[in-house]
Amino acid sequence: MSAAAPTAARGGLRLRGVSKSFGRGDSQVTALGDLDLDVAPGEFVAVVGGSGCGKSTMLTLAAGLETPTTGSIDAGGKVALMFQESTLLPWLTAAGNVELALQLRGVPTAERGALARQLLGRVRLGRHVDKRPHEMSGGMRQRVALARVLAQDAAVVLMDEPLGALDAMTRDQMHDLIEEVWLDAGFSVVFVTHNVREAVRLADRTILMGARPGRIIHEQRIQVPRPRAMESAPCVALAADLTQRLREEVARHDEADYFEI
Ligand SMILES: Nc1ncnc2c1ncn2[C@@H]1O[C@H](COP(=O)(O)OP(=O)(O)OP(=O)(O)O)[C@@H](O)[C@H]1O
Repeated sequence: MSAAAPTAARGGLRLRGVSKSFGRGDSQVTALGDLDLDVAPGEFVAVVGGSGCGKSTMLTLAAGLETPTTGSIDAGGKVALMFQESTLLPWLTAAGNVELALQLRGVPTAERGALARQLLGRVRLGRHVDKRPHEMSGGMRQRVALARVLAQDAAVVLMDEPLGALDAMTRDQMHDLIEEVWLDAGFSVVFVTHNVREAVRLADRTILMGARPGRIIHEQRIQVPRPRAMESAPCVALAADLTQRLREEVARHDEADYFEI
């Protein structure tokens, strides 16, 4: 774990010999094959890999939404998910969406309103609690989604391209916010992204996945002190190395496809 590890680290995730196949016979797809992954309590792991290599499948399994074909998955506490789309209920305000998560967690009615406002304050939406999703920008909606994650009081947070639809400036702001919230809350994060620089900006460790079947082919501990600037020399150098490895992996499959044809 990095020197800037959260004070009250919790969560953790362990995948052992996890494989996942979809379909049967000729149409069977082995999305993941014999994957081992350990995420320490409070650790922030970023996952990159070519399209279709099984990143989302890994998160879906880790969240317990699908069962693995083989292997075991153990999460050290409650798991919350965050996606590229905020998946807010459109008829509820920002506060209403967060209150719903609090209700599902069993927080008493009388406490929900104040707690929802407090959580929205933590993601800098204190002045927008009464806005509905259509009245908010994409970045604001993702901040509500982050507040909803906090409302779930999860120990493991799985993020699937959560910033993929945002412009570069908003994305930068979200990096700062996600880092701040994570350091404060101490949960483990598995963060899937196509943006290599983002992975290096945020993670204690980056993981590169290869395809067919999906598996971990490289990992790198990121020891650049926080807070990091994506454009700083050490971040750029680490991102360049990861990009090169990703390119080689993607090219290997393109070539395989070519010869299969
Ligand atoms: N429910 C499903 N039924 C059949 N095949 C599936 C299913 N879910 C995923 N797959 C297949 O498993 C493989 C891995 O898919 P997955 O979505 O996990 O990849 P990914 O790395 O997240 O891709 P991307 O980066 O494009 O989002 C792909 O070949 C995909 O078509």
